[in-house]
Amino acid sequence: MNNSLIIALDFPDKRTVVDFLKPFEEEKLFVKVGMELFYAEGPGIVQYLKEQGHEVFLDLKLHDIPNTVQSAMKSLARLGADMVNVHAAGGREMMEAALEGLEIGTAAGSSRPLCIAVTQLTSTSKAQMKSDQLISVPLQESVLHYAKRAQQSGLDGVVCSAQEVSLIRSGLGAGFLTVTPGIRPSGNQEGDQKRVATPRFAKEAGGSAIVVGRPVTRSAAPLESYYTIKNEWEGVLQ
Ligand SMILES: O=c1ccn([C@@H]2O[C@H](COP(=O)(O)O)[C@@H](O)[C@H]2O)c(=O)[nH]1
Repeated sequence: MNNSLIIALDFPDKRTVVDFLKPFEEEKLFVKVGMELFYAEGPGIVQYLKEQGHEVFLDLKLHDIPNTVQSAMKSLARLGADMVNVHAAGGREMMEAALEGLEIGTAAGSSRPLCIAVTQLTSTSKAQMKSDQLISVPLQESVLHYAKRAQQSGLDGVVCSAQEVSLIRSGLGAGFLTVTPGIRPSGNQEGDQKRVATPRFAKEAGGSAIVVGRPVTRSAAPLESYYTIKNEWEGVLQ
């Protein structure tokens, strides 16, 4: 998991995924299946990607009452994903229930998927957090608070922006995973992302993994863009 570059497969269907992955046939990737693809294709897409030898982060961001999340995680545990997630805003009881569901659902002899919690979405700015959620503490304080609750609930780490990684690492230790979307190599459009960082910034902050979508998936040369970002993330600057 550590040092991974996770490609967000934000595509409408399996056929588009297969086409996109063709140039990557030599690579064993870490990919992310989000709501768009999972809702279109169902569990079969996770199975397919695992059969191709890729690691899979199933990014469904569960957020519901504890009983529902526990049952849902029981089902997700059977799909073979390497990592799943919830929203920390669902609370400690919900996060504990998520973990219990995963443990119950994981087959004997297999290891349970990693479970991480979304703190504040990287598309949320401080002003939006205040107006939409009525949270008036600094954004970093809210992220750290959610990260602490996730750790107290037994989760393996959090989703946050690279801008909060050093704070979380110094507060909660290097063993607690920080998975960071909102990655934009310099010159790339931010789009709807508000708390962005370059791969190099994320690396220097000590993040566990970066999640990259559009800078690769919408690139005119996805394989080239992937390697450029990977090299920057791994510290091999060109
Ligand atoms: O806080 C979050 C949580 C999840 N995401 C997901 O990561 C990717 C980012 O895609 P880009 O195209 O690189 O912006 C996307 O699948 C999001 O659903 C996030 O961005 N922020």
